[in-house]
Amino acid sequence: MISKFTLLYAGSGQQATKCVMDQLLVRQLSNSSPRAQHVILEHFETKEEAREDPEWVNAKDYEQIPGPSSYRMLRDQLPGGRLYKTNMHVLERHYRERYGDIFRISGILGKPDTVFTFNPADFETVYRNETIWPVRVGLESLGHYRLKKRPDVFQGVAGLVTSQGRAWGDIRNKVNPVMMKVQNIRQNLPEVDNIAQDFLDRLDSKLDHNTGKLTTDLTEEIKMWAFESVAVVALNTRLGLLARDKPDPNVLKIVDGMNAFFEKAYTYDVTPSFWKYIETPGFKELMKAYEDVTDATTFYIEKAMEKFENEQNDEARSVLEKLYRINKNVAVVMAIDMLMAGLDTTSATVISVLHFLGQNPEKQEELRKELFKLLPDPKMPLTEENTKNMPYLRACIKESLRLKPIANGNFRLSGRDIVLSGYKVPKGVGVYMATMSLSNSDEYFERSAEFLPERWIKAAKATCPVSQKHNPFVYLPFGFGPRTCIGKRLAELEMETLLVRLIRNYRVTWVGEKPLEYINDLILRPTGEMKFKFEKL
Ligand code: HEM
Repeated sequence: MISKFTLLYAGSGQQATKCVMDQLLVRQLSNSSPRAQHVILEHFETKEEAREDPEWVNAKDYEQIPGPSSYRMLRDQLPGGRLYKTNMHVLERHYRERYGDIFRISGILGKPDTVFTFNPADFETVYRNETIWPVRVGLESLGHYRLKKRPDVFQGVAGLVTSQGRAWGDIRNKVNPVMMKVQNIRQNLPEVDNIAQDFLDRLDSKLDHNTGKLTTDLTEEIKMWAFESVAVVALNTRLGLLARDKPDPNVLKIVDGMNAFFEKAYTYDVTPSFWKYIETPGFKELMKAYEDVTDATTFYIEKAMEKFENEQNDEARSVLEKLYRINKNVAVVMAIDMLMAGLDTTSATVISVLHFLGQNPEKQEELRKELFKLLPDPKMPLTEENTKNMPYLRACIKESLRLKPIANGNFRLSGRDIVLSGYKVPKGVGVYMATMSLSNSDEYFERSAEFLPERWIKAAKATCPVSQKHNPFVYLPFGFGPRTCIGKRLAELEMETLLVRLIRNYRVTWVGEKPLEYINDLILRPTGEMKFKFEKL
């Protein structure tokens, strides 16, 4: 076993590291009786009685769930293996073809066993059995950075994404009333709309009007829009990024840091890794990416705090200000998380929607009809009233998130002993619910490869070419339950506003011979050349 593993690292030039890794691996594998290794119970405070009901008693044993051995999995995923540096979607597909719709990957190197399921009935079982503090293990490297490397900044608060158990519940309880209340978020519509209009002015100035092609990089431009928009809500500050000729160096630092983070965090938080035992150069680069993002975001946060401390408003306006009055440490970490989470998620989705509309001109015309009714004069402001009724726009965003969600699936530790696809799955085992494979399958969505926004519109029943019924657990782009995306309302507000302005004012065409390419690491996001043509109406 040692020699085979050693072979995987041959030529890596990291002999000392390799020996330590070999020893660790051997220790892990020789210790790995499934019962001893597979669960993580430290995040759960409650203990349930052992189940003795017929469903549990008659279920097949956990150990009977098929799947690769720890050794095979490592051999597949470490350098030289067939799944080395692939993404989660390829990995899922590979093992699904080999083992079927439920399989188990053994937990090693401090990770829990993970049961992969492609059965929506299982998704429902997992979510319905969450405790009040659902556990989505992930981004442990971020928690490590915040708690171990920078306690001076984070003061023991690791943030929503990476905290678990009571610590997560404490933050979420403080943040929910601020972020999940529709009114709190929608009150930002006038500013978010101003930003969308500024984006359009900028687009206009960067377009070659003869060819309709943008003279700058659309991805970068959209990221500036996303950052400006999220900052106005998170910090109540206009950063002026869209008025600059050259991007703000701090934002570039965040964008670069986020790119490095997506790439490296996939390696260190998703695939098997030794970082808990030894910090490799790659892991140090990940820590550096966190450091850059933290430095650059705290620069804005400190400025914003200074401003509202000087202004002493009677009523707190921004999310940061509202949270600051509740708890300063939570405010800081949440503002950083919003700036981090609000950049690539919304920009990836907006580009995907534009791509689908650019490939489907008749759908774009249908949307434009709706937008002309809403804004007969393109200069009219967007208001609470005129944005209430935009079913086709909302359906376009939903359909795009069905085809290209930002996450391949969702993850939980099972909150109780549960039965999945006929197998016992003990409390504390990781469960990965592979939603994207299902939302892109004809089994769950008729004509699944087509962009058909009508499938989401009740009123289109008579004319809709496909059934509008679907299993709600197959399509969950923002997750589910108490741990659902906290930025959903903000993301929707931003994306809808920009798309109203863009499609009301421009005809967008995808002129690439091939469809848009995607990179799939920690999230799924567009990459490569943005071959759009924008014609002003
Ligand atoms: C198109 C845009 C977005 C999509 C599709 C999306 C999707 C998701 C998903 C799938 C989750 C996991 C939910 C679960 O486990 O049930 C999540 C969590 C999260 N999202 Fe988003 N997101 C988006 C935008 C945003 C934005 C703009 C923000 C920040 C303002 C944000 C902040 C977060 C945070 C902090 C979490 C962790 C919540 C927790 O663990 O309590 N997201 N998001």
